[in-house]
Amino acid sequence: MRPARAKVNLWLNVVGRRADGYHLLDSLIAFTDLADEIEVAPAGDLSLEIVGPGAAALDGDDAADNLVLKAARLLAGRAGVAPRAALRLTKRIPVAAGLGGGSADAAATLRALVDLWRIAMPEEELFDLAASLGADVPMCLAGQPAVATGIGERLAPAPRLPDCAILLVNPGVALPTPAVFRARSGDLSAGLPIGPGWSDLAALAADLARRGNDLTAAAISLQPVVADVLDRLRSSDGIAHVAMSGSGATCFGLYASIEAAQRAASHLPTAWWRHAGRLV
Ligand SMILES: C[C@@](CO)(OP(=O)(O)O)[C@H](O)COP(=O)(O)OP(=O)(O)OC[C@H]1O[C@@H](n2ccc(N)nc2=O)[C@H](O)[C@@H]1O
Ligand SMILES: Nc1ncnc2c1ncn2[C@@H]1O[C@H](COP(=O)(O)OP(=O)(O)O)[C@@H](O)[C@H]1O
Repeated sequence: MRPARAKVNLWLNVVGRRADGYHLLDSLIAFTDLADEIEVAPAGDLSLEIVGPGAAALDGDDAADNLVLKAARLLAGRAGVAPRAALRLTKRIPVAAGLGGGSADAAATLRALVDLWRIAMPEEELFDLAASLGADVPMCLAGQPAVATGIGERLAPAPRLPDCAILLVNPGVALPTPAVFRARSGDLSAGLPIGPGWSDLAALAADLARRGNDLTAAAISLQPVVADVLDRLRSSDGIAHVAMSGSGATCFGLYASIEAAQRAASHLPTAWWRHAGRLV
């Protein structure tokens, strides 16, 4: 079993535009203890079973479009092996939520199948393959806190993050990434230089507050409930920082302790999905 961890964009600045329309980003990525699971077993052909609390959210999708199967087919093609494996995805990360769940699943599938099929592929080639599956897949393959630039695929190790608890909250609305980028307006950010690191949670929170998430206004214009989520988190006891992750609609609060995050979670509307946990 391989965990496919949800990412959060602790900050996300849009700093430019590429000729093909993709946006150039500057984003601090961290991973959380919220994870899907990928299991692989030998089989005569390629199949995918999806189970778990988030499985229903993928019901309407064509299974062949699932990033897990796309990753498997792409890897087999590149390595010249027959795409034979029984894949099982336990889905817990909310879908189209700014937590990179599909990308995490694709990255975990690549790692699992490299082992199952005994493929000897240089890391660099595996990262190229990941980038062709989606802008977020290489960061999930790396799985470490990173500052992402380019369209999200250029990764530099992040300074060590201070210990903290995180509360993830999703109001139950899906926000497709392309729609949010299309709805973005306003100036590009300059992208601030990265300092030597953060001595504690207060220092991290002050830096995050200066940078923010440049997709927030666009997400709120499409799903106004995102503003309510941010307001509720902002008024919770012990809150150090509040922002939206990625293109939304999941927002997060940072707290000094898991107890504070759990207490804040207990005061939210029951209809909202939430997860109190840790950055890993
Ligand atoms: C915004 C971010 C921030 O981490 O995360 P999510 O909110 O999706 O989790 C990512 O850049 C999403 O990465 P990912 O979801 O892999 O994107 P892709 O599948 O490659 O692209 C989906 C679409 O988003 C837009 N897109 C994506 C990345 C980027 N840097 N600029 C863009 O303009 C493009 O319209 C593209 O067609
Ligand atoms: N394994 C997967 N898990 C989630 N979504 C997937 C998966 N495979 C394909 N998708 C498609 O990718 C889209 C983006 O999903 P996801 O990665 O969860 O969100 P985000 O890009 O906001 O982080 C979904 O709308 C879904 O149709």
